[in-house]
Amino acid sequence: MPNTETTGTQRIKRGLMLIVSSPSGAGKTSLCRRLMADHADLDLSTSVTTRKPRPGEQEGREYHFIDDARMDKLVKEDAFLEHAAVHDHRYGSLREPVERALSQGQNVLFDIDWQGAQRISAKAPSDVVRIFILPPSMVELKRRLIARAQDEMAVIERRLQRAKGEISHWAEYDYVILNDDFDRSYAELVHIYHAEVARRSRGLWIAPFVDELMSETI
Ligand SMILES: Nc1ncnc2c1ncn2[C@@H]1O[C@H](COP(=O)(O)OP(=O)(O)OP(=O)(O)O)[C@@H](O)[C@H]1O
Ligand SMILES: Nc1nc2c(ncn2[C@@H]2O[C@H](COP(=O)(O)O)[C@@H](O)[C@H]2O)c(=O)[nH]1
Repeated sequence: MPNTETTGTQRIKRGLMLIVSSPSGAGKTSLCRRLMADHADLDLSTSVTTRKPRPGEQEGREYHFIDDARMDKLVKEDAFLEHAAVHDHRYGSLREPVERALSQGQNVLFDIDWQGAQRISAKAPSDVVRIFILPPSMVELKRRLIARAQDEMAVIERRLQRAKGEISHWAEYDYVILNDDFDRSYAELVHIYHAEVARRSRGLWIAPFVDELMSETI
């Protein structure tokens, strides 16, 4: 999965898949949106879902909104890298756009739950970086879901009931960010992203570059 960084000399890198999970309302989508806006080398994996769009959500931007029959068809066609039932609906990460983005030199960001994180990690362990976002408290989690004002109270209650189940998977992730202050949490996310992109194992350019360096006469 080559990734091209063009600052000065061309440096070919192995693309990474950045997975961000959290209980509903902890702030992963807000953090991911800002990371996407600030990084041209990062593409979002736009999931498919059977959930209805929330006010303001647009087809193809937050999700591809489909019905159960279409979801069944895509599963049959093996169109998903992973798919799972989350909060009474079905969600899936499409294989083709992810593979295309990686082959074009992009890194790919996934806003998915712990089931999706497990499945993608099992398929490509060395290309995955997993980050779990924790809320500062359950009271604050509830406050954020209510303040977001996009789901009915019954939906919010069900998501809160499931929050502890999602949180129980925190130890399966490479990094954990406590999202209390948004700007501080975002800075932490950016540091993690930059460090992971710079990992020696992703630098496909390094070995040939060092060979060339060693062959130079002084
Ligand atoms: N650090 C923060 N402090 C206060 N409010 C925050 C913080 N981070 C996010 N929020 C707000 O909390 C609400 C929930 O955030 P967001 O939609 O990003 O959560 P989420 O984890 O993606 O939830 P879901 O899984 O339901 O999509 C939003 O209204 C967002 O603006
Ligand atoms: N396993 C997957 N989980 C996904 C995917 N897309 C989103 N999600 C997760 O679902 C919940 C609910 O999202 P919401 O937008 O309805 O609030 C959240 O945890 C998402 O991260 C996916 O493709 N696969």
